[in-house]
Amino acid sequence: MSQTYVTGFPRIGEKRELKFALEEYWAGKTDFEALKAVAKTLRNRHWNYQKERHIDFISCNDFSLYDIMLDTTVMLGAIPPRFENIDDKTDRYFAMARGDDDHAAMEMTKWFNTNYHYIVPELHANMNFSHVNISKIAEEFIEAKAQGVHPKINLVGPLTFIFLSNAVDGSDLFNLFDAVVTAYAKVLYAISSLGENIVVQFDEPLFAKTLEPKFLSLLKIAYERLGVVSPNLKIAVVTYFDRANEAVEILGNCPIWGIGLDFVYGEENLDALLHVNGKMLIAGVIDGRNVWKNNVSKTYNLLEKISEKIDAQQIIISTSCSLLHVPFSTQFEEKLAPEVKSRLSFALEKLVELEQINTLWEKQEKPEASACTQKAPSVKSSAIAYTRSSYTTRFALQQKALNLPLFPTTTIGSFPQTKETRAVRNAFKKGEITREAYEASLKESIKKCVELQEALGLDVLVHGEFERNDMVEYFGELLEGFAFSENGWVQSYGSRCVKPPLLYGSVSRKQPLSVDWSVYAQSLTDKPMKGMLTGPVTILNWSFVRNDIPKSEVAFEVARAIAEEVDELQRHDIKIIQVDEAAFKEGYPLREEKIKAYEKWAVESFKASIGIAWDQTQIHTHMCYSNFNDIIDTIERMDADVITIETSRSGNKLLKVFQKANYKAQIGPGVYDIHSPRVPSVEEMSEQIKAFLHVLPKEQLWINPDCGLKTRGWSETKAALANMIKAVHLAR
Ligand code: MET
Ligand SMILES: [Zn+2]
Repeated sequence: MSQTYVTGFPRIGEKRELKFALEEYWAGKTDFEALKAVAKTLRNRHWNYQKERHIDFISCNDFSLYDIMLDTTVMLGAIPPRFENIDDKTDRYFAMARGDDDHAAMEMTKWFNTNYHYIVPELHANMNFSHVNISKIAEEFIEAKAQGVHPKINLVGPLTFIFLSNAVDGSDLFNLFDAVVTAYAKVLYAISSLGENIVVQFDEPLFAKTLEPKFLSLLKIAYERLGVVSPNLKIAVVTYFDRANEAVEILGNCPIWGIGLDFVYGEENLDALLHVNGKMLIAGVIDGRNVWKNNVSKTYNLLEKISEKIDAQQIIISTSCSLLHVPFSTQFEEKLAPEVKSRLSFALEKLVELEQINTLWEKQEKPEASACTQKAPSVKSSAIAYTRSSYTTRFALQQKALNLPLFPTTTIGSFPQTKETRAVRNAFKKGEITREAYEASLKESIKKCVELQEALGLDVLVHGEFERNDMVEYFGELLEGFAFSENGWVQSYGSRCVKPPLLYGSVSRKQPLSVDWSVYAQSLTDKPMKGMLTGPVTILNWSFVRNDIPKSEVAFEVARAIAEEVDELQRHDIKIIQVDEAAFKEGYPLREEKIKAYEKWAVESFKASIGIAWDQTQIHTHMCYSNFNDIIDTIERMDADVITIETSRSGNKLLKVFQKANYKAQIGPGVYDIHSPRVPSVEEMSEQIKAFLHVLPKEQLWINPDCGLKTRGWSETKAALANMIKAVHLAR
């Protein structure tokens, strides 16, 4: 009898009930009891869904009111001292997550290569973890039992926890290793009194990364110890998002019950199976990260390959990772075209897929290979010529065409999106106002925005992006090949959810995407108007992308569509075009050996999107992060004329890498941080400019905010840009 396993389940609720309950509670409209009641209803419902599909291993403690890393911090008693003055536990928990009047929130960052954000633990050398606390776990465990589910208990593993933490005192966090493992041992001991025969799942996705050997030796020490805390416990260590071959060699010799591996994003794990050593293999074969229906025959073949190396009795059929990363269910989609909907599988549908493959596997009933689905004609990279001359040649031509002053000033694209802007857009989408009325209102916003930029004295203007809901969705809606779900929400952090576009088909451009707005904006001014597009890599990284053809082919289709837009813009006399690659870095693989292949298609598809630009058309790109250390050569190969980046918080420290690499093109390092409403002073920005000039030749420097201004208010935006311009005049 083979069994089924779900690594973890989404918690936000099929109608985002948790989101709304949290937001009402935060707004003071309901009390904590009301929030707890919603949370309990959701957990019960989610367990039920899994029970109905006869899942053998169902989790508890995969639920959270905000984030599992934050819950782990609380479980280990690792409350940062700066929050200790908050007595009420709930207030403290949410203050850590979101900040309050007296406390800045803890840092938040992306969980591996996903769009889920966790709260980064703040550790320091003297932490003793003496107050471990399993009350949340116990409560959920007992609740599940009452519902007839004997749940496994999910914990973030100790190595992943330490590695993802920040040392606030700059100490080496690995000095805390012993104390942390001791705390986990106490947690396990406490758990062992909850009942008989409890499976504890330790999530250790850290081991899907390329790591130094020291981590592997610590892995051994940790699980040799945690594996023997109680005979009452079955310890499973699960990894996901990529292969974890090195870890398997270690874990195979640890006194644990099971090892979880991702065979969807780490098929190389097949080579590690020799080392599983008679333990249970939690075989992640149902894709937990993407939304397309499982290819049953492919999955069956995979199980066959696994069973060549491992006794069938040892195999537990699982999701490749927690289902947290996919939306809840396709059953709420009423407007999707049948050809799209029929190809989708969200969390609930994946439970059915688990049950289905398990039944086939049990009966050893090999499914027919599915008929080869019709493939889109593939656009090879070579089909899109890159004809731009060398940077030096382009620079001279662009100088002549644009005649920009020293330290040209610009913005990243968006200007404040007020309630009114959004209200008009929504009214148009709902058919409440006519297209004419909507476009007139957009033109009004663009006009005001252009006038403001002229009054401020910026050199390169933008139209303000008032037509956009989001930088990917906007383009997706105009391109062929994309679909949009009504309810495909995925938790991004806390109560925040995103609804990624579904890139399901062959991508093409049947109409202009931005030309009208840019041309209208340009008609209002003699200053150059910057056309504003989103690049292919970012479009892919922020969508659910079809997986029946290689990602690189999809990227080239998107690139071709963007290139057509670039061409049309330049033919309409738009002399500067920015192709944003905000999510370029996010797509980097966890494994070093896979980076080259990613960089290859990412750079080539970006170049394919701009390759059509004439030499005198100046191409900008924008990236929202600052650490370019490892990727500076790759950035260089993208061959943009100007790159704007987010370095406002580090002076010139992060720019040094551009100097070291002898980077030739122009850079706009972001003189102020747009993530805060604070208006930086002229002096502050003058200091920043001076710091930049310590490392960059003056001809290379642009002056701009560090990202788009859409989340800011108008008054702070005007004040900050005015100060920025003053600082630039002083520097000139
Ligand atoms: C997240 S990067 C944003 C770039 C976009 N052009 C904007 O200004 O909003
Ligand atoms: Zn940005």
